[in-house]
Amino acid sequence: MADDSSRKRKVRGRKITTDRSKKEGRRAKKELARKSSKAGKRNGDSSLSAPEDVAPEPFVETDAVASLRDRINGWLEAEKPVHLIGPTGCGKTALALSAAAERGRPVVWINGDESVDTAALVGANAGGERYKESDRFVSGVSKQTEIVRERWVDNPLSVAVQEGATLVYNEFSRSDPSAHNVLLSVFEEGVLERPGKRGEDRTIDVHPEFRAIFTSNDVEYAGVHRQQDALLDRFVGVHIDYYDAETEREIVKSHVDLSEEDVEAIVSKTRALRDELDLVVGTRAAITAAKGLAVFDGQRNGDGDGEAGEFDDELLTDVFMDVLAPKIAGEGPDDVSQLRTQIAESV
Ligand SMILES: Nc1ncnc2c1ncn2[C@@H]1O[C@H](COP(=O)(O)OP(=O)(O)OP(=O)(O)O)[C@@H](O)[C@H]1O
Repeated sequence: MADDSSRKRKVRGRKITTDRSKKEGRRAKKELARKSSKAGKRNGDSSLSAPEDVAPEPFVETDAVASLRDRINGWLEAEKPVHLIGPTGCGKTALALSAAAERGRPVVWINGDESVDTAALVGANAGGERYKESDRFVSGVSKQTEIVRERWVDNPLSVAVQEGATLVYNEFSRSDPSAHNVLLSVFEEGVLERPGKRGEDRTIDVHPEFRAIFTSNDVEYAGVHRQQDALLDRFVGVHIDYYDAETEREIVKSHVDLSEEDVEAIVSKTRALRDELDLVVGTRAAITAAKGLAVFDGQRNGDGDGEAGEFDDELLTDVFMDVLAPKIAGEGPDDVSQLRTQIAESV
C-alpha cells in the first residue's frame, strides 16, 4: 500500500482547459460527441457513448490518480491495449472511464460475463425481414416471391472498432476465453472477423483511433477464467493497488458529505480492517461505510451532534459489519460472530 506522501491535487470532474490548442481539442471532442451519438443511433446501438457522458462523476485527481491515468493514456497512445488489474473496489473502473473520457473519442462499454460469446461481442443476424415481390409477367397470372433478408445487428465490439471508440471491457475475465478469439486479429492484424457475416462484409478494418482498456481482479475469484496467453501477450498490464490514505480520503469526501475528521476516522478504520481481515476491503467499502454513518450517526445522536471524527464504537462495528457481511454470505454463524469480534477489536 502506498504511503501518504502524495501531494493533494484535487480536480473534480473535468480539467479546465486554458490555451487555444486545448480549446480546439474541446471543440473536436464536442464534434465527436455529436457524431458518436448519431452513429449510435445509426447502428441502433445504445452501447456508444459520448466521452463526456462516461467520466465518472465525481472524479478525484490526486497525483496518485493522475499518474496512473497518464500511464494508461500513454500506452493507449502507443496503440497498446491496457489491462488494469487490481483488487475489488480499488478504483479500476473509475480510472478506465476517466482515461477513456480524456481521449475524447466515443466510448463503448462491455461487462464481462459467463454469457458473453463471440456473437455478443461482434454481432449477429437478428431475424429476417420478410417481404413479398409479385410479378404479373402474363396478364391474369401473378407470381409471388417471398424474400427473407437477414438483418444484421452490430454488437459493441463491432461498433467500437468501426467508430474508432475507446472500448472499456470491465471484468473481462468473467467471460469465457473462447469469446475473445476475435480480439487476436483486432490487435494483431487490425482486422475484425465477423462470424455470421458472409462475403466482403465478413471482416472490417479496425479504425486507427480504436483503443481498448480491460479491467479484472488480480486474484482468482469465483467465476473468472484464465484468459489465453496469446491475448494477454498483446496487452500491457497496469497493476492497481489501493490508493494512499490521502487519495482515499479525497475519494470518500467526493461521494459523502461528512467533515474532514469523520472521513479521516472512517478511512483509517477501513485501512486497518484491510490489513487485519482476510477479506478484500476496498475503497468502495469506505464510501459505503461513510454513507451509512452519515445516516445512522445522525439517528443515534438525535441531531447528530457527536464530536467530529468520534463515532460510537458499537455504531462503527454495526456499520462495518453490514458493509463486509456480504463477503462472508453463506458462511456459518461462527464466521459471522468471528467477523464481528474482529471488527469490534479493530475499531
Ligand atoms: N478517482 C476517483 N474519484 C472518485 N471516486 C472514485 C475514484 N476512484 C474510485 N472511486 C469510487 O470508488 C468506488 C470503487 O471504484 P471502482 O468501481 O472503479 O473500483 P473497481 O476496482 O472497478 O471495483 P470492481 O473490481 O468491483 O469493479 C466507486 O464508488 C468509485 O466511484
